[in-house]
Amino acid sequence: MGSIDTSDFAAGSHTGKILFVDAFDSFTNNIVGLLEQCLQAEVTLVHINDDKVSENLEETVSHFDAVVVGPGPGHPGIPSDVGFINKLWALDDENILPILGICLGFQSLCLAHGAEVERLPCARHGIVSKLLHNNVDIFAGIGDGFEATQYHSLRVDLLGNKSRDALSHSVFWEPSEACPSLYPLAWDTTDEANGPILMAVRHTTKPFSGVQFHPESICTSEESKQLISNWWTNAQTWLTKRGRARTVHKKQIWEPADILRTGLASSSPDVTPSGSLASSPPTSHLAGLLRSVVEEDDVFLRWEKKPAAKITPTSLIEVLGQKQNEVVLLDSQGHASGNFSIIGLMVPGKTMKVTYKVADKILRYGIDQGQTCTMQLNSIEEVWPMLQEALDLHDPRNQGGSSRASSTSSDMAPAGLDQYVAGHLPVGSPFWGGFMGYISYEAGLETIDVEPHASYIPDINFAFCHRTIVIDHKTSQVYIQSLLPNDLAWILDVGRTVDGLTSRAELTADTADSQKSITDARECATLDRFLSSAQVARPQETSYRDKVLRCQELLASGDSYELCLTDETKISVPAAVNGRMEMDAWALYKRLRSKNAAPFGAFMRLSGVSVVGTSPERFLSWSREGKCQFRPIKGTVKKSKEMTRERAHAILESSKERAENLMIVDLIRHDLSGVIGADKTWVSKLMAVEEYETVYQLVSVIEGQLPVNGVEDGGPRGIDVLKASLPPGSMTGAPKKRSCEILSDIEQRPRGIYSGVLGYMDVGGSGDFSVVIRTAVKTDDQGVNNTNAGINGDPEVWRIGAGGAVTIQSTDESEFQEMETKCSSVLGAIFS
Ligand SMILES: C=C(O[C@@H]1C=C(C(=O)O)C=C[C@H]1O)C(=O)O
Ligand SMILES: NC(=O)CC[C@H](N)C(=O)O
Repeated sequence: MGSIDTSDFAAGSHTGKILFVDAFDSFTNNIVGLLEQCLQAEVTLVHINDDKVSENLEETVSHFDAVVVGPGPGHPGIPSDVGFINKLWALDDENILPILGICLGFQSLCLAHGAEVERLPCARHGIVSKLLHNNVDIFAGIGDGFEATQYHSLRVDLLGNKSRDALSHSVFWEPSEACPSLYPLAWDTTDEANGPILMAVRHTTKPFSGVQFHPESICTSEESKQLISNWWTNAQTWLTKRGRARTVHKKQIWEPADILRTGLASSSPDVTPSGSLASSPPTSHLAGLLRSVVEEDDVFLRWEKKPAAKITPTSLIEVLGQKQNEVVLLDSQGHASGNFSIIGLMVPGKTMKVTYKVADKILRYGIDQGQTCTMQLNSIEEVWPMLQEALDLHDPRNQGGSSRASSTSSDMAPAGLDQYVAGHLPVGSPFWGGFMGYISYEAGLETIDVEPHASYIPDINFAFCHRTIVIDHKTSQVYIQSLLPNDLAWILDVGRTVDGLTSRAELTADTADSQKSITDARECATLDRFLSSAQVARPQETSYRDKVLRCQELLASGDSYELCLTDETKISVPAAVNGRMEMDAWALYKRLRSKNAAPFGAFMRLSGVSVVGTSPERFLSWSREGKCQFRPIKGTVKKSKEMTRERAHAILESSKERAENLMIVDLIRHDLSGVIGADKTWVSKLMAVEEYETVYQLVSVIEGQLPVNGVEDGGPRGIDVLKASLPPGSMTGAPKKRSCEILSDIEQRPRGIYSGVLGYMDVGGSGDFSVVIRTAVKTDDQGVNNTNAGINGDPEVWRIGAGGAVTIQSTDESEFQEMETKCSSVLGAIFS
């Protein structure tokens, strides 16, 4: 048995230990952060289905001072939705301890003490309202203006009379006959349709309290910190009075299934921190093979910076003769808010391509045309450390081997141009080389343990690009960069090409330009010939609207707070027109970017997949200094003559649109703070209206700071944030896991690259990924009925996913229109 912890609360020397019971919610880490910040408590997280904890509940809680039972999807009366929570309310006198229930936890507390839990006439998801409270207990000292965010479909009825009309519920402050042990502490009386809704209770004799609202939400008043402190003070008073102290075991007999901060826990990969990599052998074959391409002890970045007014990344790819090759282009498409465009080029015999498929868990990698290595993995979790290690091994700042001068001797710069030599790195360039490509939606599903629909595409598809070109549109500079030895000739060559393009852009009546427009016109005509006989299969209105209603039924039952429903449009293009075997993906891309410019445009042709995209949405970026940024978009209004900017603002500032956005902001705060901690996570922009080519959108910005010495300390890195945040919250809804399960059931198809993320991970430690939306995708292997498209006379198929967040306030008609608007932003541009 354990010994007794003799530390004294009153003396203030005690670090409280709190057990957090998570019902698979997507706001959990925000609550944990709030507890840690307000109480300086140590919080341990367990899931509701943890058998070990459930079977040893008394023993488990004896190690803690208090328990917090969190929110979650479902109904407190359904055993699988609450797991062992019910057992907590039944703890006997000897084992009882203070417990705070939040939302589902609150409902469960009330249900266990005689209340009814029923559906609200109108569910409240992401709704912020002023509460009525009588200033006592956990509300002591809290002002009248206290506002709280609600995410619930169900409500507690303390009168216990199901036949009572919802509108006749009344506000009262004494226990009811049906629930004599529950004191009501707060109500929401702002909603006419629902009538008064109970918002908080305290048990009359046991140390149990609960709140229906979410104290941790970004839109709940700051005073919720006071509420948490009040609860803790009450808990401490109770513990002291009882003389209860937690048991201290040398070794606990149970292990929590999931330690808090999964990112931190799992970010101790087998990878040596980059600081010492230069001298230690690679741990993965992938990283070792890739590193062997650079036949030097140290990796150097050779680079040149040139003025490059007016050149576009597409014209650069064309003059470099790369438009029909495998290539990755991250293109800010001249959009006002796009700063950089990045080109990643393939080098025969040097470029490594890496793919992973969720269906078979096989990792494939190889150097260009060379032999492909295959590796059977147990899970996608094994991929990330290999990628990170490969990046670290190419960090040009890690100089552990021979001296710089000797290793560059074969590649010395012309006199006066010392930027070719490694010592000076181009800090203004966000990408020095590394992995470029995408991670599919299904890959994201694997990370959260949701069964995906079988898909035929590579779910991870990256190339390690040694040769890269970065255009800084704000300063009109271009960086030409290579991580390969002896590559100066290539840099100089591209430099001359850039000079040529720049001067050509300045001479309007240049013959080469008119030659170019003739080529463009020809390309366009061929594209139109393909497209004129293409067949477009769009989602059927009745079936889509029916799916919206199915989503809303699950929102009303409490299984989700928001569901991002999507569907797919297929364009089947006949094989072979005028002797051409395939529609020209490059020409298609150029048309799309010119008609629907967006800051996260992308063209990618890699490992049998073609992507042409105009995404407006950043998923996640992280800088070399460790600053992370998410930019979720939620809330969309179509532009039209009638839709003035003022009207669009008014719509986007409505409670429906704000609720949609708020849920995703809270969800992303949870994703990010789960890795780096809530104290390092903040919201820098909350619901701003941004204007795009065909739509207005509501955008928020969530930021955070990775530990500065993360690499040395084995702390979390950008890739840890990335993998912990998949699939993107703006494409799932909340809570993420249950919502993805529901969507998979309703959508009945893999989403593929759509709803995934696309971008780069840099050898210097930065990264930037967009959400793959407003994008058309084609794969060479299109599934059983569609292999070798375009070759055996089968049509080639381009897919465009589109959808939108369904909330309880949505209408099926307007959701269908929203999906159509988004799809048309791509389709309309292609067929223009
Ligand atoms: C689902 C799509 O977009 C997502 C949904 C949005 C919304 O519901 O308003 C906005 C941007 C994206 O996060 C899409 O473009 O297909
Ligand atoms: N946020 C929550 O915990 C929600 C609880 C419950 N599923 C409801 O919808 O009412």
